[in-house]
Amino acid sequence: MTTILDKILIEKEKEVAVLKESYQPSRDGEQVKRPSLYDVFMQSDRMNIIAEIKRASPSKGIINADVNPPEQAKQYESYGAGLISVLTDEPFFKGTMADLQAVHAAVQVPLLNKDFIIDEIQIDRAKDYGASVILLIAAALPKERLQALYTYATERGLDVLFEVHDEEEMQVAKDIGANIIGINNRNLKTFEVDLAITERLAKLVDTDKTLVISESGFQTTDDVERIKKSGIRGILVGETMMRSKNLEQTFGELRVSL
Ligand SMILES: O=C(O)c1ccccc1NCC(=O)[C@H](O)[C@H](O)COP(=O)(O)O
Repeated sequence: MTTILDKILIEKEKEVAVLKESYQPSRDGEQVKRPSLYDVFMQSDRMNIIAEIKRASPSKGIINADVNPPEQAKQYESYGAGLISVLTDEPFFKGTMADLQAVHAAVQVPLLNKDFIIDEIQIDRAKDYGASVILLIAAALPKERLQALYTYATERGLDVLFEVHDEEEMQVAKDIGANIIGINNRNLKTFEVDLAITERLAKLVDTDKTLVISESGFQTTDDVERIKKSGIRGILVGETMMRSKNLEQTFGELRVSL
């Protein structure tokens, strides 16, 4: 069966081929010193929120077509987001790299370039456009490529959010030495979201040493209180942020004490 991830990855291969012809990564080599995401999130006494800019998704279609990314990001920053995730995939999520650039110009908070990274050139571009964190999805690539991209990113001063969906992928994350692991509660084949995935997989990690983030499906304080018991120190929230009519209240409900 062809999954949505398979379809996305086919598009990414085309995108990377074009990028290699047209994009010249910046060679200034300047490394911006930022506080380490790991240190900040591990030391916080409140649930760390990764607030996402997400116009649309394969599972929900259009979520918020009218969003103004820099304005949305300013609100996220003012209500205490620890990291802002900018979805830059165009065909499936209606994001753009220009969104990331505009958000970078608008806020000081660290930025995650949320995309489907399969090649070093996307890492160079993420850095050039202002990201300090990139996403690697275990299900997207063989272990050797994941290791190579992980090393490439960390050597360039970027943090890596290493995303897993099951036990086998969690083992890959550990073998690679990922210190920030995202457990995605969304099944990419059925789109079903189940917080029990975080509860199951978090048991396989020493959460005192590894920063574990739970991704997808957060709506209420009860959701956060539930997964906090698994040693989770951060949550990635897209749709709930994008549909919120009162972001101050939404942040207040999700930023529970740890
Ligand atoms: O959101 C989707 O439909 C989706 C489909 C296929 C691959 C990835 C997908 N989402 C990416 C994400 O990981 C979420 O945007 C993120 O975790 C936030 O989820 P939510 O709070 O449920 O919007």
